[in-house]
Amino acid sequence: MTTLLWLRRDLRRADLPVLLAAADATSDDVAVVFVVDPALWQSGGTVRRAWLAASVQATNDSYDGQLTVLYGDPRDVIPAAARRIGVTSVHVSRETTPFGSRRDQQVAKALRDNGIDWVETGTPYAIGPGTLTTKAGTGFKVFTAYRRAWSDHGAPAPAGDAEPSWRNVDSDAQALAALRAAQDAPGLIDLPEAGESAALGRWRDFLDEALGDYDTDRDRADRHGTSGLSPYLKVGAIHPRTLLADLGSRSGTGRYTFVSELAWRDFYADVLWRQPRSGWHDLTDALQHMPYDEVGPDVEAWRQGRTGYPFVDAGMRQLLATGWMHNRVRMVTASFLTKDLHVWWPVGASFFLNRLLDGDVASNNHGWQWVAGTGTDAAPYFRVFNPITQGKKFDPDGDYVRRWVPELRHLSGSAVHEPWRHTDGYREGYPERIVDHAAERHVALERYQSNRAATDR
Ligand SMILES: Cc1cc2nc3c(=O)[nH]c(=O)nc-3n(C[C@H](O)[C@H](O)[C@H](O)COP(=O)(O)OP(=O)(O)OC[C@H]3O[C@@H](n4cnc5c(N)ncnc54)[C@H](O)[C@@H]3O)c2cc1C
Repeated sequence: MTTLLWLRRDLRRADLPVLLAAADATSDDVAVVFVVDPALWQSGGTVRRAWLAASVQATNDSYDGQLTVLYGDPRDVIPAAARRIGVTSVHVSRETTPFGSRRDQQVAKALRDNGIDWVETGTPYAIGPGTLTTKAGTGFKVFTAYRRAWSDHGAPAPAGDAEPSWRNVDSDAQALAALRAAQDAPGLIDLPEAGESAALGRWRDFLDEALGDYDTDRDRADRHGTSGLSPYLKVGAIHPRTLLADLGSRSGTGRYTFVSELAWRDFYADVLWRQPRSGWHDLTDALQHMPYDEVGPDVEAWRQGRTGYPFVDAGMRQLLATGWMHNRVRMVTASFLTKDLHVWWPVGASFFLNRLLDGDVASNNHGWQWVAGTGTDAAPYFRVFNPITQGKKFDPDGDYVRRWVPELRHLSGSAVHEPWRHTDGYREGYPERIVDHAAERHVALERYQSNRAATDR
């Protein structure tokens, strides 16, 4: 009997345990399916939708053109397809986000009611959420302890290849139209090449050219010091297990730090799985009495990269132009919104989530909470990023700012970080600062003190 492999955040063919499971469970063939779920599709944002569509298309190539694309609510579509094709089991990589887990429980129940098995194998993580616990049996609250346990546990080796026969099933015309429309959206930015070969190519380039200096270069916004793999990890075009296996016997601080970043990804997924509410609410009550400002024109200036702070604006414009932003600049732009504009972090998190190719509730929203001071291991609230000194430190020659902010290209070197110090600084129309950072830092700290006082009462 046929088995059904339902791909979601695992859009690849290599190192895919669930493919082995689906192949092992049949003596006939495997139907491979992706579902365009209108609820997720509409909420995803143009850029992320287009990236997903391109990734699905590339996956179809990996599966020799045998990927079936269906349209509709998976709670209806998957059981209906399973009955129509006549499968004995449906195979998935375990989904651990609040939305995905809830949906899967309902799909699994509908299948089981029809006598069809639901089988979960693997997750999108090196070590899946819920696997690691403290001695007391609870989840880890701080990264350093999690990182130790994560290393001690170790990741499994990559899965081998499977070459089952594929069951050819017609795709829904509506699903194919949605994929096409997403990629033809008016005004869409240029996307990187999608798919697992592109991901592997990028990974090999990173190993050859950047891993050695990763520890120092990863913070430099003006260098290509990081892997750029996050959009591929997001859709599962490559799995962290593959990366860890390739790093194998390599040594050095670059390797150590890179592995730690993969552990951060797992850590945030674990935190979200244990506390699903933390996706859109403060993880801790550290700022429970914090007064926040309403969203107004300053937030719109932040969104458009027109705050008058060059490093912040360069980051926001990089995001709008490419669907990706350097990690250091994500921290600085998030700090600016939460501490200079005094806006609650979910406002920024949802803006990022819609525009990032790697937009991911666990990494994004906990990254925001880390900066805002409500999350795990949070930087103390009084550590407010200074957008000017951060720019000078992590873009010392100003190349990053000049790349993304054309109105400042006439300024040389680090002068771009302070156009107000130059008589011709605003010559090309760069906006004046919307707030005074020093003054707003003071306001943020005062609000924090009043929040503490209210908490202690
Ligand atoms: C406010 C804010 C929002 C963020 N939003 C996202 C998001 O939506 N999706 C996302 O994947 N990452 C997010 N990050 C984490 C980080 O910025 C990106 O993973 C990284 O910039 C991706 O670039 P890269 O692949 O070149 O990273 P590399 O430096 O090459 O790191 C390799 C991989 O490790 C993981 N990683 C690295 N840093 C982190 C981190 N701090 N937290 C979790 N995982 C990490 C990513 O999967 C990344 O691809 C966010 C960070 C902040 C501060």
